[in-house]
Amino acid sequence: MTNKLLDVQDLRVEFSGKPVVKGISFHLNRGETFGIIGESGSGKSVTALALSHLLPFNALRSSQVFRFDGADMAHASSAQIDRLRGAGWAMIFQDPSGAFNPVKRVDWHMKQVLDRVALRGRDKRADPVALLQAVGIESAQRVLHSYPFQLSGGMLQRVLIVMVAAMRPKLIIADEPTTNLDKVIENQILDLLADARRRVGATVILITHDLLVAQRHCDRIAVMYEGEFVETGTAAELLGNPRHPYTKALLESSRSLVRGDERLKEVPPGLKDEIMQFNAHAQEADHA
Ligand SMILES: Nc1ncnc2c1ncn2[C@@H]1O[C@H](COP(=O)(O)OP(=O)(O)OP(=O)(O)O)[C@@H](O)[C@H]1O
Repeated sequence: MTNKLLDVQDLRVEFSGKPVVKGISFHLNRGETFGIIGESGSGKSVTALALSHLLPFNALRSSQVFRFDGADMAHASSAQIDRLRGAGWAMIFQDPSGAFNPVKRVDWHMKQVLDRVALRGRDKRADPVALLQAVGIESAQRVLHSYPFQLSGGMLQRVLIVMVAAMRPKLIIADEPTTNLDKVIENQILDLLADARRRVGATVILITHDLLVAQRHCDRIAVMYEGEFVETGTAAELLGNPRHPYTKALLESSRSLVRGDERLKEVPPGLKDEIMQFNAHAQEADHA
């Protein structure tokens, strides 16, 4: 078994001829947390959907290499992909309510997951109350008897993380799991995710727009800008010595957020020019 869980070379996604992921390449080492950061619309979610085989029908995906746990995913059958869902990879979304059927109570959702896990024969059927209590949810009975809309976004996200961890996936893809939550809840959710990763021994892709969140939780980080990974490195490298102008701007924006300023939502025109010049020089250097 190699240490590489995922190997992706030249991954591209386009919608009706418009490229939105433009040839990204990276790998994941087993057990690491890999961050993808970037501004809104840079292609982070589309990348996550491409990796988890959840792209909408109007998307066209291609790659030179797309291997997961030793298997060729680029040519995998839908039966193979279905088998790998849950045990292979699982997603945690920005809006957890999308992962729940609104007319079914939480206990129904947990039963679906735990039955599926039990069918795999790896575990005895776990007790949902114990699973929720183990992550500090004291009102587990009430939560289990609630409909998704009766729970707060933070509580629903906690339940989703518990369900995902129960599936014991090799890879957890968390796409901005704390959007719209306040800082205290955000930290609790991210700690819960880190704890789930450790218990299950999973590898994690954490998508975030916050470089400081990525610094705290990720071993390596890729900075995404307009469909490309413009810089990849360890958290220490990116924060200590950012090379790309967009990474520098993100870092400055994260620091100013700590001071209470607005976060970088749009790339100002001056920075756009600087980024284009930097990318052109980098391309020239690649071809030299
Ligand atoms: N179903 C779709 N059809 C057409 N274009 C799409 C579709 N889904 C996403 N896109 C486009 O792909 C681009 C990348 O979107 P994506 O959601 O991946 O950005 P993001 O970096 O995740 O942003 P955010 O941080 O706001 O979630 C955007 O221009 C978006 O409009």
